[in-house]
Amino acid sequence: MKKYSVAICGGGSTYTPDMMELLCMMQKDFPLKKLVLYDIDKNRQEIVGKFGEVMFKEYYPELEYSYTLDPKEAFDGIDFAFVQIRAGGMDQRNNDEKIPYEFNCIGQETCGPGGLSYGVRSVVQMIDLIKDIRTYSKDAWIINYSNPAAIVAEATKRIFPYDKKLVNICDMPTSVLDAYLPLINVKRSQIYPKYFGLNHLGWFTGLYDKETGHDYLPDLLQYVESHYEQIHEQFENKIKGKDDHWGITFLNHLEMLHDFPYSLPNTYNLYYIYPNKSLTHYSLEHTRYDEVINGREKMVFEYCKKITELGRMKGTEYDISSKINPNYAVDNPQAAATVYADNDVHAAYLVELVLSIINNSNDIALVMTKNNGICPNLDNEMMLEVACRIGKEEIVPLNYGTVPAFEKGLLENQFACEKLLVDAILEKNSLKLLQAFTENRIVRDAELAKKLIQRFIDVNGEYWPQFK
Ligand SMILES: NC(=O)c1ccc[n+]([C@@H]2O[C@H](COP(=O)([O-])OP(=O)(O)OC[C@H]3O[C@@H](n4cnc5c(N)ncnc54)[C@H](O)[C@@H]3O)[C@@H](O)[C@H]2O)c1
Ligand SMILES: O=P(O)(O)OC[C@H]1O[C@H](O[C@H]2[C@H](O)[C@@H](O)[C@@H](O)O[C@@H]2CO)[C@H](O)[C@@H](O)[C@@H]1O
Ligand SMILES: [Mn+2]
Repeated sequence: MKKYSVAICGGGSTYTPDMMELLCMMQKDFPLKKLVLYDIDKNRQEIVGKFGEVMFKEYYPELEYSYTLDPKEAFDGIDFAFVQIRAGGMDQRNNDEKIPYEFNCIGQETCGPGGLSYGVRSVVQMIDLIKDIRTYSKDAWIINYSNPAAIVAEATKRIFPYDKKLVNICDMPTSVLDAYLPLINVKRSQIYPKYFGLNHLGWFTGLYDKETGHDYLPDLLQYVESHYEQIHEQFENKIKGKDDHWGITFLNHLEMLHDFPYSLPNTYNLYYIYPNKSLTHYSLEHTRYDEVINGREKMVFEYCKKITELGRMKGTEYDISSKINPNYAVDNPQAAATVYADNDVHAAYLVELVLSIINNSNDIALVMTKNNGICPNLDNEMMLEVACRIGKEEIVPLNYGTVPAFEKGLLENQFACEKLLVDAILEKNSLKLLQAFTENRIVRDAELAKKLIQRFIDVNGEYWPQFK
């Protein structure tokens, strides 16, 4: 079987250790010749890089493993680039989330004004990164997680329109399925989805059994409705006394599903449909940034440093020998190392796509692709998150059909915002920047938009182009 060469961009990402452990477990299903981490922050990447040296020496000694800041060293002769960079790092995420709260507006990583600020930085850096990868590996698959994925997808559609092996993905829909399918005893590996939307604003409208074609979605919606109080209490008890971002999110999601019980929404829809409730989830003093920097980031880096200090994993509580199995079960997200329990779906979803590519199994998965009539009553230029067949040489979308007025209205508004932002970035056009912020359903007001833009210009410095 061919051995593949992989680069992980954002080697210092908190998701990279999980991804490396999963690649370690997958060595028979997805054998690697070379794995290289690439980052722009030497110290940050070194924490993860050194962990990888310990792990691969024990479980994957034949793997050519390294970490680097040099694009040529990272991207020369690769088959895959897994991209998970955070343009501007967590410091800028803090600004993205806190500055809107100065004006009593929702501050969020990828949605609303925070997402627009992040989007400007990401578009600039992702275009440069993809050009670097393509300089050294013309034919590698580039699978991007970097956010805000909707805005990155809109930009890469324009700059790399013919790049068939450049795909933007998101793990949120998978997480929604992992939260709800167990309620009706259905495994994610049993079904393929029908879904439509932009990234972080979408809806499941079908969950089809791969063998029988049965649609489980009506069963699920009916079950949730008939057991609503019980499930609500279950979700409530799970978060009692805890600062559980995702627990609170899924409780609010359940209430949104109860209000609109005809499809299964993405959790991010909450920011656009319940802005007042979403606003009070955080404050100027405390946003998701504070939880991540003191939670996942702290936990993951402590894990890496601990193993580096131990110099081994075998025979310790960190031993993953039992998980290195020849038959990776897509339905076993726990197969991903539980470096940080919440992360398991992130690595698992990416690997599921990779398996479909290398085996040309044309599995159906959600990725972002140009509309072009998939949803005939939505703008053809939209980068829709829809079900596609994932093949060795290209990704082929399934047709969807027309979408209802309520969802169409939300999507066309959000698309206008994201399109105008990418226009603004590529043209350095300050009027289009103002239009993008004002168009956004969470900002809405031009006076507020002007204040937000000025504050983001101040804090982003050279991360943002000079808008004229
Ligand atoms: N699409 C999804 O559903 C999804 C899911 C999870 C995370 N993400 C995204 O994945 C990214 C990583 O998340 P995280 O929390 O681990 O971030 P993180 O801040 O922990 O790590 C990001 C890494 O990227 C590096 N980096 C920044 N700019 C870079 C550049 N231009 N080139 C190379 N490296 C660069 C940083 O130095 C850092 O080491 C973020 O964009 C996050 O929003 C997306
Ligand atoms: O606030 P964060 O940094 O913990 O997570 C933001 C991301 O949330 C979604 O992804 C995953 C998340 O990465 C994972 O840790 C877990 O919490 O479940 C989430 C849903 O799978 C979202 O899809 C990403 O775009 C966000 O960046
Ligand atoms: Mn996402």
